[in-house]
Amino acid sequence: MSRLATLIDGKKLANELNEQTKQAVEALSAKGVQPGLAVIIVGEDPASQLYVRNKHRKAAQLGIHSVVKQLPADITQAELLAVVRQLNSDSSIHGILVQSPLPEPLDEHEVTRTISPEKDVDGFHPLNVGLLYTNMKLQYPVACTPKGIMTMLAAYDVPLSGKHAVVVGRSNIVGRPMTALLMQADATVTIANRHTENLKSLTRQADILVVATGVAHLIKAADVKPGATVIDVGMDRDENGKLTGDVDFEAVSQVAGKITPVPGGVGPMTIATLMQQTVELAKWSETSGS
Ligand SMILES: Nc1nc2c(c(=O)[nH]1)N[C@@H](CN(C=O)c1ccc(C(=O)N[C@@H](CCC(=O)O)C(=O)O)cc1)CN2
Repeated sequence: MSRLATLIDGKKLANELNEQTKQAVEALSAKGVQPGLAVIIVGEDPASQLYVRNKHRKAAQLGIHSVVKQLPADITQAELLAVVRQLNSDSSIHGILVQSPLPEPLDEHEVTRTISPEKDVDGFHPLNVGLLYTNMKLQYPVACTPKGIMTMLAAYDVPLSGKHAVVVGRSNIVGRPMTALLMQADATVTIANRHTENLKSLTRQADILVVATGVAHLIKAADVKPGATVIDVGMDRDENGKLTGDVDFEAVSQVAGKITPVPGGVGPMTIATLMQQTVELAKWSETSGS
């Protein structure tokens, strides 16, 4: 069956954004500043290892100084915090992130709070989350997946003001910051999760539907309003081990107006936005004189 919906091509948009970031890196380097990114990964989770490798490779391609701190799964909380503090005081590093999830029993929240807010390239520090939620007209980092989704919506001329956006998922990485960004764009936002009663009656009302639940193919064609824009943040495996999303792409493509694929949708934009934000943090550190 041929697709009716327009494909929101995250790979293509990510390539365009990366090209802009490369030029911004060159402009900064001409002023004697090379943006620096440090990624901390604890343990050997294969998916996390892949994402971190991709971040490191992309940063190097764009001319960003990139450091990966691979730490053992049995590292103590105190040792991990010491690595973060060392990076906080390293002037060659402008952005620090800790790959999520951390192995048990490490306390991810404490680690996030220990990253200097000026270097918090993931935008997860409570100070930056507070700035986002209070809609401060200041420069601050924002979680890369929702920020990348906003870039995608703008690139495909998706109207937001006055529209009903439904966000399914309330994680700190996607759902909560996504809600704040959509509110800033004057959308009417409903935030739900996989336990929400009558979930499908809500998703059917959405002009913009963002799904980040980790439940493969949760959203079917009947759960989507005809013509809606559907953003799939899922990174799931089907019964054959193939990467798939939270949305039944083939079926929903017959109903939606615009739709992101998995892979090749939100994922590449997350990494491109991380690179963009690393360069922004380097620029801001110059203007703030720190
Ligand atoms: N500290 C953070 N941890 C995590 C984040 C984050 O933003 N910050 N997000 C996710 C993982 N993630 C980035 O870290 C991420 C996941 C997936 C992709 C991606 O490009 N996916 C590809 C497919 C890759 C594959 O073949 O498996 C795609 O969608 O095309 C990028 C980044 C959780 N942790």
